[in-house]
Formats: sequence, structure tokens, C-alpha cells
Amino acid sequence: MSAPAVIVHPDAGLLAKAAAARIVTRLVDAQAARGSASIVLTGGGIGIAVLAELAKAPARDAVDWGALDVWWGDERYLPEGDPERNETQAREALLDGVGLDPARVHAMPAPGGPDGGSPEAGAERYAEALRAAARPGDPLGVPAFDVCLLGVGPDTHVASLFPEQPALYEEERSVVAVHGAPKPPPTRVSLTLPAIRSAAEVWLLASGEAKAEAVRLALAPEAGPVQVPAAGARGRSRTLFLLDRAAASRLPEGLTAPGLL
Ligand SMILES: O=C(O)[C@H](O)[C@@H](O)[C@H](O)[C@H](O)COP(=O)(O)O
Repeated sequence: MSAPAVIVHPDAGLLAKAAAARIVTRLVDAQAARGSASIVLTGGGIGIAVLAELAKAPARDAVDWGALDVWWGDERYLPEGDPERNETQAREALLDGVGLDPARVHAMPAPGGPDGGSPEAGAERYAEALRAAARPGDPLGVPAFDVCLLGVGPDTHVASLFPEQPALYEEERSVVAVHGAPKPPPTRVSLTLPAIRSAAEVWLLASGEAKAEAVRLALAPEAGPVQVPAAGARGRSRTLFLLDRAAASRLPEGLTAPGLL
């Protein structure tokens, strides 16, 4: 697992724009090398704001959208089209405006689909889709995502992995159902930490004072992933904390480039 690097932008708007530009470069590089790319999206304020900025990015269409696989790190287990679903918000912010191959947009399950309303069955079906997309040698039968985006909750959750919850102890499965999530809605489907760690790069996004303590904890050397899930979210080759000044305001001096705080 890669040691995290911290990049601080002056405010949330610039953070979203800079992260969007970084996604373009990352996906273009991956497609130049392999002919295709894969990204894991996240929900939440800054996660969706980044997609909205990506939709407006001048170099947006340098990405070959038809050769991109889109996955989700988690989903709120709500009916298809529900405005609170991460997928709905991502489609509105970006996905429905670019030339993706619908077969390569891998939405997480919803009630009323083929899973008989069971998030557990839905999680298993998503794990199956990941296995089908994995290449020989990909860890855990999960594709080695080029980039996995993760918002960070004020309690240090990432995806729908909340502190001290059973999902954090999962070492075998790549996708689990989550019940009783402290952030509504209570029922969700989430990648597990091992699945997140199969990503080549993991980018944790956080903006605002309310995330400063969570970011500090996530970067503290003694933090364990069960108490601090964001501390367990690391990429195989790179981990970035992409922050605005407010979210970085409780970091020790040495962790951020001078002059950015
Ligand atoms: O379903 C969700 O809500 C997200 O996937 C969740 O993991 C989110 O990224 C964090 O809670 C941060 O959300 P905010 O950026 O809105 O604080």
C-alpha cells in the first residue's frame, strides 16, 4: 500500500476543478497505455462537485468516454432514479452528458431489481460483475481500477464503510450490504477495503472545516482502519488526499507543502 501524499487547494471550488483536471490526465494516461480505463465514483458533496466540474472541463473530451468503465464505491440502496442515489447524482452531474458505453456503466443494485429486494443478493451480483471484469492477476477478483475516488465523512467513513461496523472486518468479499448506516439512508451497498485497495490509485476528497479532524485522523500514523476507515483506503501505487485549506487545517506542518495553509 502506498503512503499518502497531501495536496491542498485554497477552497472547495478550486479543489473540485483541480481534481476534475487530474481525473482527465489520469484517464488519458491509462487509455494511452492500455486502450481503456476504469474509475470508481463516490457520492457526497465534493464527490459530485468534482463530476460537475469534469463535465465543464476544457479537456474533458480528451478522455475516450466509450473506453471507460465506471464503477461505484458505494450506493444508497434506494429505487433506481431516486434523486438521493449516488448514481442519479452522477448521471445528472456528468455521465448522461458524455459518450459512455452504457454496458460499461456499472450501477450498483437497487431495490426492485433482479435481487428480490435483498441488498445482500445485490452485493453478490456486483461482486460477480467485478469478477467478470477482472484481469488475470487482479487482486481479489476485482479490476485494478485506475482511480478510486472517495469522499470522507466527518466520522472518517469512506464509501459506506462506517467506523466499527462489521463491513470493516471483511477480508474476503469485495462488496457487502450495509445496514444501520449512521448516514441516511441506513441501507447501502459498498465496496470493502480490500476492493478499494485493489485500485492503482485512491484519491480521498475532503473540503470544509467539518472534515479537518477526520482528515487529521486518517493521516495519523497510529490510526487503524476499523476505527478510522479512511486510514485503510490506500492505493496499490498511489494515495492522494485532495483537500481544501479548511479540511487541511488540523494537519501537522510537515504533512503539507509550505505556504498552502
Ligand atoms: O453515499 C455517500 O454519501 C458517499 O458515498 C459517502 O461516502 C460520501 O462520500 C461521504 O459521506 C462524504 O460526503 P460529503 O462530501 O457530502 O460530506
